[in-house]
Amino acid sequence: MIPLSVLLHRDQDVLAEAAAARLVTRLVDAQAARGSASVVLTGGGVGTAVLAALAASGARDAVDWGRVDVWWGDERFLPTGDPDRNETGARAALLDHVPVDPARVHPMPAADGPDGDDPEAAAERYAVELRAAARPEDGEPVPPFDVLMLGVGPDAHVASLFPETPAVRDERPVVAVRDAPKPPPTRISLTFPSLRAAEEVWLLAAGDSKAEAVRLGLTEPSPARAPVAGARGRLGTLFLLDRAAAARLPHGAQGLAAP
Ligand SMILES: O=C1O[C@H](COP(=O)(O)O)[C@@H](O)[C@H](O)[C@H]1O
Repeated sequence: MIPLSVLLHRDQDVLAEAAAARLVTRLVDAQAARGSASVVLTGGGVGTAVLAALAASGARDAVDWGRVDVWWGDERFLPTGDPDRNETGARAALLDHVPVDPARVHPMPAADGPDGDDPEAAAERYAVELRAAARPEDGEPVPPFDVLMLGVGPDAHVASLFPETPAVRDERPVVAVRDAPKPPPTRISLTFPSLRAAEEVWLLAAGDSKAEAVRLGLTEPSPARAPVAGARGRLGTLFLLDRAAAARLPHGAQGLAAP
């Protein structure tokens, strides 16, 4: 059975610092084992707070940032530099402050990119980029990401996979999302098969508005109804929560209470 763990933290700040420390360890271990590491970033409040905590931590220098491949789980399809793009937030919080190799940073295309205002073509372009980085021996269209982080929406969405939308049933690695219920309406997202190619999936949630989504993530049998329930890693899945987001944990969910 593939391990699933639920870890509780006092509040969002502690959660962000703990996740940042965990990410350093995971990246360093991957680099020691294989020479390089890969991480998939998320947008949203907690995901960006984790990156900011990492940038503020002295431990960040334990990572050889020039040997980290950086990907995104989803993107708001807006022009480059738009403050609502997940890429913009990640660069401001972390990537502008560590010596990443620009060639190993893989933002999803922007609405002013090579495909213009065509999210389907942009999604296909990202799929091609992922395939080029995949390992032929895996037979997967995406690389085996070491860590894939996902924020969790109050409606139980992850990445830009919103409940009962076509993207939750799409088997292509990357899709364009139109008419998203959360603005902006046009997005690009990895799909479930790509999320599940990751070795570890970390679901990040803080605040009482996320408590019901977290409960669904642990109990809902249909990922189409609650996409958070369909995001699972090949080697393990972590729910990294603050106390408020954990307020409706189902009976028996494992939790390690942090001070
Ligand atoms: O729109 C998005 O929302 C989710 C969750 O964001 P949060 O602010 O409620 O934590 C995020 O994970 C996703 O990447 C993003 O595009």
